[in-house]
Amino acid sequence: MSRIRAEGLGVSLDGREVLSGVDLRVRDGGWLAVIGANGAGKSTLLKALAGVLPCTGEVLVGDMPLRRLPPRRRARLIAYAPQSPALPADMTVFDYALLGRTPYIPYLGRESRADREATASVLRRLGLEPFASRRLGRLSGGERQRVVLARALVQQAPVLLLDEPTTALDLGHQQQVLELVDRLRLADGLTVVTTLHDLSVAGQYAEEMALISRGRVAASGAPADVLTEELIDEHFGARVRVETGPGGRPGVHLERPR
Ligand SMILES: Nc1ncnc2c1ncn2[C@@H]1O[C@H](COP(=O)(O)OP(=O)(O)OP(=O)(O)O)[C@@H](O)[C@H]1O
Repeated sequence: MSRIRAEGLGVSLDGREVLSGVDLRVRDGGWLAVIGANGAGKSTLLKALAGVLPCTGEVLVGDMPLRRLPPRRRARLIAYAPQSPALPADMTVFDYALLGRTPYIPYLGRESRADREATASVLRRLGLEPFASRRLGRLSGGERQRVVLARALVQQAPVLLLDEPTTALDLGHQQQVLELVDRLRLADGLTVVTTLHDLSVAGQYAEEMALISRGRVAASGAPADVLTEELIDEHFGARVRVETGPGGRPGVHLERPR
């Protein structure tokens, strides 16, 4: 069964249709990478799946329409890490990550010891323990990005939506973050949807891909079906060479025009 799916999803912003007729489904425990050129509508799609943007059509989590779920219930099902959220500069890393526990903390209640332990455990797994008491305004771009991911993981929701989770990260941290997400997916059955600009990285981790072009799904399927030289030329205007790597996963290499 699909864990999350979109049916005829449409979004208009400032009177302009930014997404239209988007149908997608991600199986329980799957990983869908959403790719596409700048401005194609990837972030908008993730926001619509997270329920933070008004849209037409339907987003279903399991069999439940997202719009019918009250906010706390929704937050227990879907965790969303935006691309570059505004962070309160004076808040500590630990307190910010702890916000991920909000849907589990009773109204007017305080976080439990288990909430604090869950938060500490995620910080440890992301190598952020040494930063726990550091204020957000005093972090590098890559550290900030990992803290945003930490908050989403602390939420322990079965669906994880990550908008460009690795853009500010060095190669080692990119690998650390994506491997962690994949381990959680395999161990806990998380369902992952992520936008990724690096097509080779997307092809390494995703089980399925959706290529968005001008607000519509232009191609979808296994990485090898979507990452083709023709589709990349047509939708990114880029000349590339695609080579099949281990496990049949495609690697995308830029080719200099002659
Ligand atoms: N709040 C807004 N009001 C009006 N138009 C918007 C708004 N946010 C985004 N857009 C437009 O919607 C389109 C899709 O934007 P979106 O951020 O989803 O693209 P994207 O595929 O994530 O791009 P990128 O790769 O550059 O991050 C773009 O043309 C963008 O200019």
